[in-house]
Amino acid sequence: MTSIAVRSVTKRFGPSGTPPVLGSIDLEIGAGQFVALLGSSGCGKTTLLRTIGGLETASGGTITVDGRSVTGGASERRKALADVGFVFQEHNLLPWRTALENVALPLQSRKVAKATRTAKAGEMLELVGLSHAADKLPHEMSGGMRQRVAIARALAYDPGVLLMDEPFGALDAQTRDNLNLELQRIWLEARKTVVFVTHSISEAVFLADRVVVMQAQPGRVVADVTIDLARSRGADVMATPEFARYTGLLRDALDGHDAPALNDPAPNATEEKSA
Ligand SMILES: Nc1ncnc2c1ncn2[C@@H]1O[C@H](COP(=O)(O)OP(=O)(O)OP(=O)(O)O)[C@@H](O)[C@H]1O
Repeated sequence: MTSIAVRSVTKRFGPSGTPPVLGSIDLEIGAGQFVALLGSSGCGKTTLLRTIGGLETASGGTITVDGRSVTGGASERRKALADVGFVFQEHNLLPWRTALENVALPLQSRKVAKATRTAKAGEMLELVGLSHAADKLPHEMSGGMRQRVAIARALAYDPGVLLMDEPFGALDAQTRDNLNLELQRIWLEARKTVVFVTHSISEAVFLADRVVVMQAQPGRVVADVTIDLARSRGADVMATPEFARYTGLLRDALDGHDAPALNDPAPNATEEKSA
């Protein structure tokens, strides 16, 4: 089942005649799929993610989430976006609220009764491994813990789709690796559709079922690669030849060489490059 359908989407920030930031983007994402958006700085990854999530308005084309139009009328759009959660690089937690209260916040805005939202927030903190930190304020937690709280908050109202914009980009390498393992575990448990923006080739290969590579001017999809590595993936997968083959293939696509055809499996990569 299709979860997100992006059809001929364009985006320009100025009046017509301004060069578009997004050319014509077509992307279909299946329910429960983990898709990484990879590309160099300024190619339009964040703009695409924000347009899917209704934070930016598309200049042309259509987007649906679970069959509901994000680009159509207000009521349909509201319903579509009710099924979307966000995690940004900046956690945006309220500094005066505890971890539990921050996670419960989206439920409070949806008028969920206090006992129910506290129970659900507790469950989500447990999912991200932070039950012990429920009463901590954001400044009492590490950067990695704060991002895990942000993930728990995004999952609190059980959205089908999670849009993540470089959620671990500001963290040190070791914390980032640990959180990638954590995120995989959470995803395997919760099975959301995830769109994950990153600059990191290895992060994309480690996490994703599919890596969509973008290039700039205008932002466009130049490669779409299925990552056929068994789950659950451990850190040791990064030392395998298959992993290296995927990273090489994606590096070539980022450099503008040998863009692989849509959903080309990696084993063809070597032949393609030498063709
Ligand atoms: N609100 C805005 N107004 C005008 N231009 C914008 C706006 N937001 C983004 N842009 C431009 O759109 C282009 C794509 O930006 P975007 O942030 O989507 O790229 P990105 O691939 O996510 O980059 P990065 O990896 O550095 O975050 C850039 O040239 C940026 O300057």
